[in-house]
Amino acid sequence: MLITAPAKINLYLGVHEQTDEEGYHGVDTVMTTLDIADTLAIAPSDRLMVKTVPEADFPQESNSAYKAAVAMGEAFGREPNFAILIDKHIPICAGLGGPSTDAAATIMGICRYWGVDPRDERIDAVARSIGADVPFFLYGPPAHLDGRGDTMREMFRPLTGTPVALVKPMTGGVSTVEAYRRFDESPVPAGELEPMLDAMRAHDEDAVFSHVSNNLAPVARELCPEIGEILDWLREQPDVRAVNICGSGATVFAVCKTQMAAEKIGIAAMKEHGWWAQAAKMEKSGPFIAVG
Ligand SMILES: C[C@](O)(CO)[C@H](O)COP(=O)(O)OP(=O)(O)OC[C@H]1O[C@@H](n2ccc(N)nc2=O)[C@H](O)[C@@H]1O
Ligand SMILES: Nc1ncnc2c1ncn2[C@@H]1O[C@H](COP(=O)(O)OP(=O)(O)OP(=O)(O)O)[C@@H](O)[C@H]1O
Repeated sequence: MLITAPAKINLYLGVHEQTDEEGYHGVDTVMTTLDIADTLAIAPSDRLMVKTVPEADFPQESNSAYKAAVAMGEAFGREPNFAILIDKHIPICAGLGGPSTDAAATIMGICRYWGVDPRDERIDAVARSIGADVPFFLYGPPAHLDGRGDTMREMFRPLTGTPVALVKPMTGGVSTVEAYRRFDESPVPAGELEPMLDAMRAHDEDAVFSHVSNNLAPVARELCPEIGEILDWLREQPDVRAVNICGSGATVFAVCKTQMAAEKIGIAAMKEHGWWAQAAKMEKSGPFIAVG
């Protein structure tokens, strides 16, 4: 089985100062998927094994896909004996949700093999146990989530095809754990949520892109000053409708008027600054089974 596992961007991220008993922050977020994606090949095997291309510098047991398979096994009382090969295209520590979409894709694949309905309530619990972003990927379309950022509130009509330029420092990234820790030291108030929700409900693109907001952005800039340079540079580029940080960084996204503008920005970011860059488009869904 081959599964396409897309990245995400946060059109809105509002982190609240309050934390729950496990230290997780209250979060409101509006996310959409992109057409940049990892690919997972999943096949039955004599034991659980996860490999990535390029090869990961951490043990397979730490891989979100491995953890998702183990959690599925525990939830359904079965041996999750699958060989999972992940072709990585989504950069890590990038705020693009790579580990989370791989986990969601793994859950979907195992559901298909075991004949489990992905809407089974145990699936939502498995997804949340792996990470706050995982439930979003299981649902798919652009959505507003609250709680830890893991509770679905409302789904919206997709902004499919909208061009986006992604730019990040070539090396280094921002660890999500570190970003939230730093936020606690110097919290920033969240931007206004309601205008973004109204704009998404109305499918009013201009209004959506004028309310793009992320109150982890100051923390990400502080942890990685190059992010600030990228933000400032992207804001000066032609045909850009909105610029902000993906999740906790280190990727910065620019919503563009045309695909050509996104491509040109990507090329200039690589050639003139040596940054990692890629042109992408907004997608309509989360991970999907491409073959199998
Ligand atoms: C930054 C975002 O990507 C925005 O969508 C998410 O909030 C993070 O989602 P994620 O990577 O799936 O996060 P998890 O793997 O669940 O959590 C990583 C760490 O981030 C912090 N964390 C995460 C989510 C949240 N609502 N509050 C938190 O404080 C916790 O320290 C947690 O240990
Ligand atoms: N399937 C996976 N792909 C990539 N990294 C993984 C995977 N599973 C676990 N990891 C670990 O997760 C780390 C990155 O976690 P982090 O949450 O900071 O990343 P991220 O790419 O910014 O994702 P998110 O946008 O969900 O926060 C990697 O350094 C790696 O150790």
